[in-house]
Amino acid sequence: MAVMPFFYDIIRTMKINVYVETQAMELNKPFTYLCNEQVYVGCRVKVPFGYKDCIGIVTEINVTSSVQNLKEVKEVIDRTPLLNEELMNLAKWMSNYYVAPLISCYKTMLPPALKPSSTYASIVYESWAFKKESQMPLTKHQQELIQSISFPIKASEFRKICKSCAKALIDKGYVEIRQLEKNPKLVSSSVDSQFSLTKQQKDAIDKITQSSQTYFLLHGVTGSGKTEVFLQLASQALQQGKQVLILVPEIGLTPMMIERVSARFGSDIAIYHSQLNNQEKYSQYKLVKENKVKIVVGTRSSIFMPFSNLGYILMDEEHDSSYKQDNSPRYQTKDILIQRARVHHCKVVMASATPSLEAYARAYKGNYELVSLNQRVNQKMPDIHLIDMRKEKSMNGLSSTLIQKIEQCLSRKEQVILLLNRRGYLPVVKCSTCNEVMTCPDCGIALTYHKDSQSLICHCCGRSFYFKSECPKCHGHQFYQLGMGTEKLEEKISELFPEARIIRMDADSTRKKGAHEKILKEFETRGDILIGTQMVAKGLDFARVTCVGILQADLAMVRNDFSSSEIAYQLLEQASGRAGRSDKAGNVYIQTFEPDHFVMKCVLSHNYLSFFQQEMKYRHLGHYPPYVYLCTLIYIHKDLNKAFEIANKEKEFLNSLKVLGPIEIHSRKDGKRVRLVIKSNTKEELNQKIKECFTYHSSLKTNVKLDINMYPNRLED
Ligand SMILES: Nc1ncnc2c1ncn2[C@@H]1O[C@H](COP(=O)(O)OP(=O)(O)OP(=O)(O)O)[C@@H](O)[C@H]1O
Ligand SMILES: [Zn+2]
Repeated sequence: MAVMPFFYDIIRTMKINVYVETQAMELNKPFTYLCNEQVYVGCRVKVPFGYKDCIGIVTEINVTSSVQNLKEVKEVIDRTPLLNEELMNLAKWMSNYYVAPLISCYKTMLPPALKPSSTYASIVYESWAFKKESQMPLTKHQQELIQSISFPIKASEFRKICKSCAKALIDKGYVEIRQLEKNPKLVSSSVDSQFSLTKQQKDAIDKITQSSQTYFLLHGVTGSGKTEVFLQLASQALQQGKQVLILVPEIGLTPMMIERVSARFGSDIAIYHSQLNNQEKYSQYKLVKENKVKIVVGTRSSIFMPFSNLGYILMDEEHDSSYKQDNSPRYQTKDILIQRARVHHCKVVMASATPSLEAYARAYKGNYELVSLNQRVNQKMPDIHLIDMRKEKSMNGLSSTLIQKIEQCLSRKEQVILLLNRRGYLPVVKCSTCNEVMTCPDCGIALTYHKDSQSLICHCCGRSFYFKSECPKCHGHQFYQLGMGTEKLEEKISELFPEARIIRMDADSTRKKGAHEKILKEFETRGDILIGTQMVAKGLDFARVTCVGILQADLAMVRNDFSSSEIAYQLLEQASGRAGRSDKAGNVYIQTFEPDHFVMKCVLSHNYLSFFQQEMKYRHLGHYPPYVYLCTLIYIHKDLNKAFEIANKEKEFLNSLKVLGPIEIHSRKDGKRVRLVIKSNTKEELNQKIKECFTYHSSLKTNVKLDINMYPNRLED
């Protein structure tokens, strides 16, 4: 039941517009209701919708409507707006820009506990004991007790001290129990390292602070001390009383950045990433909303934090693909931060050793100011060695050169990182009796065998099956041992180096909360060899790592996508960058079947510019971003022909643009999938036409689902 304010009688009934959370895409429009309670734009309300009650967000108040018999709002859930004017406008902009339902944008922007359909029920409270004044007489023991406790204290702890005294103190009015929202502490303090800035770091900071530009691309080679530049800029903003947002890619990198930021700024920070539970997210969100912290370190969704006065947005590893959300609204963090920077008049610094082509192209054109750090702080760049696997003797996918280099590194008591960007044990399970390949019934792609969990897992949809080591077709028990993933590599390496302490870091070993942090700590303090997927290529800064080995380096380049070279270059250069970051020089061994590929050549010489120039030529020739704007439309239906039929119809509708396809791509649980790729020379034209196509699609009243992805970085397969 809603609590009516006591000035109820002076509030007149008004008409308000509400966006309701529903599944139906066509319902991307507001509904008008009558409301006779105090309500603001940005509050949640409970309204009757169809045969049931739904939660919605108020987008307008005091509207006029000629509709008769409007329904009444059942409950105003929030007393104050959840989203302020800036964020309400941002949601509208997103909905328009990404052609996504407005309600989905609100949902994306809010922490789970506040999402439109959730209510306060998901917020966890805890009891705290507070001290109060009272005149009631106390026993000596009670008096001593009350003086010995530092209030406020958790009620459970208070009661633990002395159960009967606790009750007496409450009864006599000296202590009051209050319910507070649980406020988990997420930041543990560590020691800050102080050093004087290098000349390049100083120049970079001066350039950024003195320039009148808003956007900066900080292109610094791996280990050039970009983080320190961030911390210095943050510190300047804090001195001016402003807030700072530090964006990091999804999870892997978060613990190291959090540690460095909290070492410098103490507890003045909020943290926001996907491994927090709903209560933790909510409490961090509130810290920002109530202006209790000045710095936020977080992954992409922290771009929606309710800041009031941003001084800097600092984006680390600008090129990372986790900055793009891969479900609707498929937003790109960079687009959003531009919107926010405009409102807050703050500067934006995007940093990377391997900038995305698109960002570097903008810097090239002068849209972003380019700031470079072309030297490492402590060392020269690591030496790269390409191992030609066509010529080299290898065992279980490991070349004899690499094995020997690992051995030498370990004997010097230094550390090794091995990158193999494929998790699981066997990537393909094929029966050696009948040649049957185990495939996902939903997606049709080969299942990966995971030995740890004795299961076959689909890396496309995540479905998993218990594996009895028996072929479902011929009941054979022999399987080919083709290829390998990180689990198998771990096994083989521990056979080769039984004395070494080996640690594995991939999506499977980091599922549990806090696992990244634990693994990285363990490696730093006790580990010899860290084996992992692309996670180990990101941001790690360990002084004793002098040898990096990259297995199956060609994996990334065989993807059938316009951006595969870019992704391959980034992965290889980033992984290489983990070697030799402190007083000892680093060496990197890359196992490849294509040592002459231009990506390999550029990594060999750490020549980003050369990579950029060559790759831009290909993009130009193939009419791909950043030369054109892309959108993909995916049509989903159980019946492939039906999906093709609608895709072809809409292709005709889009005939003023360049359209590739339709082609069938991997199916998913919800059906077969057919894709169109749309290209345009201007964003405006593309956006307009896709919106029209969306409306046209709705008018077809088909049950073929349409999934729109505006401006993707890569094509989904
Ligand atoms: N001025 C300095 N003097 C001494 N050491 C420094 C200085 N600045 C940074 N460092 C140290 O150098 C190392 C590399 O810095 P940092 O991790 O910031 O590099 P980065 O540019 O972010 O690299 P990457 O792109 O590979 O993540 C860190 O251990 C950092 O503490
Ligand atoms: Zn699947």
